[in-house]
Amino acid sequence: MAPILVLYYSHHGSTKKLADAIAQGIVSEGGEVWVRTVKSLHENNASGETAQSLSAPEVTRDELAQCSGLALGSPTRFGNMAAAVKHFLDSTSAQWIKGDLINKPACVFTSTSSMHGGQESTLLSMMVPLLHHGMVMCGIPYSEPALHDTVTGGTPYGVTHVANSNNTALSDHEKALCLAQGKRLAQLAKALYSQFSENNDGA
Ligand SMILES: Cc1cc2nc3c(=O)[nH]c(=O)nc-3n(C[C@H](O)[C@H](O)[C@H](O)COP(=O)(O)O)c2cc1C
Repeated sequence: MAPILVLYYSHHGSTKKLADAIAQGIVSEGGEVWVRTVKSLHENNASGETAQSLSAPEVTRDELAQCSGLALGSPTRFGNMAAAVKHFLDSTSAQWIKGDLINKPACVFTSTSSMHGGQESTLLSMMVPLLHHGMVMCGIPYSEPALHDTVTGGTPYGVTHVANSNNTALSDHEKALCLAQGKRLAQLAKALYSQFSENNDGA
């Protein structure tokens, strides 16, 4: 079974924190992981700011096609995903035509600066293209105690972080939900691979 792809864009590093914690959850479940980024659209930004996402390698088409599951992350931008993530998704027609992602599990995650700044709308909008790809969306069930207890990020639609204006660290509840999301994605990837993969030999 191929690794699970944790794919994100992060300008200031908060979405990257979620990506790294989800990857930890996948690995703790025995899954292999590719942590990758999409191309930044701000390479020539006159401000000279560095996109934090560039600390991970840029994803290749082959990795997207071959992955056994996908965690897709973006900062919230006006209640929606960042243009770099949408730009990447808009370039995946070849994988859609071939059906490379059909019956593979996916989850979505986001970071905002404010508590009610559009986390759910961002997550829901990120799910739509993945449903077109035939992916099986997976959120977080309320059997996770942190989903009840969090006073910062964390939604049943996917993990989130409230970074405030100073890129705060993940709260303990946000971290716990990232680990739970990663584990669940890895469990579903194994189950769906065993059920649907053409190459599955039953092992
Ligand atoms: C153009 C732009 C739009 C934004 N829109 C929102 C928003 O709608 N709601 C919100 O809470 N934060 C918004 N933010 C703040 C970012 O979502 C927040 O700083 C996030 O944690 C950045 O993630 P990153 O560190 O991974 O880049 C926006 C930031 C930018 C630059």
